[in-house]
Amino acid sequence: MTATIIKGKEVAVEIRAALKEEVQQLRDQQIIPGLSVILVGENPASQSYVKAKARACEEIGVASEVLKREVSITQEELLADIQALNENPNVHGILVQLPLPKHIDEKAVLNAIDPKKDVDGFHPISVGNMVIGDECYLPCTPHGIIELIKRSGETIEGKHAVVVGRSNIVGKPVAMLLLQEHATVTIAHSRTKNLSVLLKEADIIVAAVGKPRLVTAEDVKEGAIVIDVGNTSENGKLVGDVDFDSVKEVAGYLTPVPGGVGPMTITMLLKNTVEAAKVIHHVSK
Ligand SMILES: NC(=O)C1=CN([C@@H]2O[C@H](COP(=O)(O)OP(=O)(O)OC[C@H]3O[C@@H](n4cnc5c(N)ncnc54)[C@H](OP(=O)(O)O)[C@@H]3O)[C@@H](O)[C@H]2O)C=CC1
Ligand SMILES: Nc1nc(=O)c2c([nH]1)NC[C@@H]1CN(c3ccc(C(=O)N[C@@H](CCC(=O)O)C(=O)O)cc3)C=[N+]21
Repeated sequence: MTATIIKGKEVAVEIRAALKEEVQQLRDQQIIPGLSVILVGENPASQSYVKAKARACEEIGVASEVLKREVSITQEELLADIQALNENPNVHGILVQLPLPKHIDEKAVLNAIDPKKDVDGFHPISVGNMVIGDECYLPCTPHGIIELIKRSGETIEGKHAVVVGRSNIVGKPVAMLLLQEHATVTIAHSRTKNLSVLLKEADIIVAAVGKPRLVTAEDVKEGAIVIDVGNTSENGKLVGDVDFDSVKEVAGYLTPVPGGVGPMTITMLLKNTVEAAKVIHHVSK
């Protein structure tokens, strides 16, 4: 059996086309959705993500700005930047690119973002609402992953999902969303024993680690849905956590890297930003 490749990029193009129309309707009402991204330092991967986000905004008519800050910025200065964006009526979404330099307390920074503008879904209030299933901005990568699985046509309900990775930005929240979709969820991490045994039982595998070829064909049950979140640069090539060539021979569905989860992450960010503009301006759904 050869896996059906879930082309995240194509799904992203479709969703972005619909968002573009929505933005046009808002613009007709003199509302221009606006996203501000704060980028601290010169991490090349972060620079490239931020560039991709700005390009995507432009494509659909969302106004975006990138506030570039020196790596030496103090926490107080960064908090002041966030405060200004919280108060700026033209800004509907705020994203602080992670990771931040070590001298800055990430929690304090995420806490400072107005939850109404928290389009990343990383504020503790957003996270809490997500966990109890209340309305909130969902974190972009996990939300994109759920959309991709749903669009494969397979149901999530009752399936055993194994999530590898427990970060606050991917592993933990995607596990929570899968649970809300009625999957039976196992979360694995660096201290997990017998990962291969767990993986082999999974109907859905989400690999969010950052270790190329962590998941191989021997780990995967025939017909499983395999979502590869990894984005690692290896010898100048972008690779995921899944050994694509071998796994595609056993999996039922498989996302590629690049062109799988990544483009959906940015698309969900656009979706949240458009939504934030509507909520802030009281535009009915
Ligand atoms: N496509 C996209 O849109 C996005 C892609 N990414 C990519 O996804 C990957 C993960 O990102 P992120 O969650 O931020 O990464 P983190 O480094 O924050 O987390 C990695 C997780 O993997 C676990 N882990 C490490 N080694 C192993 C192992 N050998 N077996 C099982 N688990 C292990 C860690 O466990 P422990 O907690 O015990 O340390 C940790 O929970 C990266 O490649 C990143 O570039 C990230 C965000 C978005
Ligand atoms: N506050 C914050 N929010 C984030 O959402 C956030 C963050 N910080 N820090 C870093 C991670 C990583 N991340 C990615 C987004 C898009 C791709 C993406 O589009 N990847 C493309 C390839 C891009 C390329 O070719 O370089 C793909 O997989 O097809 C990858 C990774 C968001 N993150």
